[in-house]
Amino acid sequence: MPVFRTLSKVAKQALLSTPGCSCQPLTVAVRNISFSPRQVTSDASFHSVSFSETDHPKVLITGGLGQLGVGLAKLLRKRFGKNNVILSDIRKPPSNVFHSGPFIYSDILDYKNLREIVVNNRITWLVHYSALLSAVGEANVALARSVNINGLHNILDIAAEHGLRLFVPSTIGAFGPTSPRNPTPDLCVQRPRTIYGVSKVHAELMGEYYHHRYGLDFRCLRYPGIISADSMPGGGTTDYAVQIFHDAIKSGKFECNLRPDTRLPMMYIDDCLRATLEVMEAPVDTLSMRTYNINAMSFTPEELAQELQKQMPELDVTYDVDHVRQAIADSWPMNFDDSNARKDWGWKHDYDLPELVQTMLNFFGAETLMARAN
Ligand SMILES: NC(=O)c1ccc[n+]([C@@H]2O[C@H](COP(=O)([O-])OP(=O)(O)OC[C@H]3O[C@@H](n4cnc5c(N)ncnc54)[C@H](O)[C@@H]3O)[C@@H](O)[C@H]2O)c1
Ligand SMILES: C[C@@H](O)[C@H](N)C(=O)O
Repeated sequence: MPVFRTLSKVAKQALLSTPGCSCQPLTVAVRNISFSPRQVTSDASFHSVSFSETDHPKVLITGGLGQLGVGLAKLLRKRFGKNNVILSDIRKPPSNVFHSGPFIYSDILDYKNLREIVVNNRITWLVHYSALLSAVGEANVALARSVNINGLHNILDIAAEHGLRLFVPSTIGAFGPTSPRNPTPDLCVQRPRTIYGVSKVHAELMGEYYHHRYGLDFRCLRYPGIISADSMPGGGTTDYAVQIFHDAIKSGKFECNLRPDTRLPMMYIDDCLRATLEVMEAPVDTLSMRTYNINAMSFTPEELAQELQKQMPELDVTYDVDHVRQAIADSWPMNFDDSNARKDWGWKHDYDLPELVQTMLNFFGAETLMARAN
């Protein structure tokens, strides 16, 4: 493989050019010469562009048209300026997204295209959101394996070659039935039973490996199920907790595909996006780890329905269990221990269940009023 041929050649040269260092570990030699895994000699001089500390980062978000990307772009653009944050995806953006800031086509399976985007736009931060989530992953394992694993390899190599700060989200789905589930700490057995979970454990381990081996500034948060009002989830096991609001407002009825007592960690999108910005901005010396659990609340479908029924007493919730999703949920954490994130870089959530429900209902209430007014 070219990567490893180049690696051994560069490492050999580094060892030979340092007198009396035959006992030096390979990793140190490699990191000291800023080697990157797919680097080709003819390109070497292009990889050393340095940015002053005061420059805003230039951010690329992959898979940016999913549930989380558009909101993250909005937050980062507010902080770093509209033109410093590029959204990308393989889908056609809706016109409001297209007109709200830079958008570019990027297929993460196309290494050269990705590299060209990073070079031409002088990208310094990469937020890698492209993925197939848990339920759609089980329905198309080959595609999930390709996007979530091969795609990640392209991202890691490009980030290492160009000295990028890289954020890759992981998930509660990176744990499995043999993990402690209540609570689930950062470090414990991880034997997920979905291709999604397996690919996320792979991403955590590969990112940490590239950090130790090549000095890649890899940062990773394990998100709980994320709840948002203005963007729809892309085929996960926690989707019911978003769908219930849409159906409650539209029809006053909701049929849940998980059992009423299925407890899962959840978070409102604003907390999730703020955590992502905070960990990306955290000084290196505050990060005792590179992969952190983050959490806000844990609830069951029944508890969520009861909280909604406080404001919509007529809401009718029934249950028709989807066995694939239920099996996945039954293998995931019930409560997430995020004490390391709170201790190291000051993570603190703002939304508990009552605030979440109120915020979601306010959003839909405002939308309904606007629709009536038009
Ligand atoms: N939403 C959640 O509840 C949640 C929870 C934990 C972790 N995460 C993680 O956060 C990230 C973003 O999640 P999301 O909910 O926005 O996902 P999503 O499914 O809504 O969006 C994923 C996006 O990836 C894009 N994509 C697919 N194949 C691609 C390819 N070959 N090249 C480029 N883009 C491609 C899709 O078009 C889609 O827009 C994912 O990595 C996910 O695993 C999400
Ligand atoms: C939890 C998360 O990774 C995603 N919402 C899913 O259910 O697949």
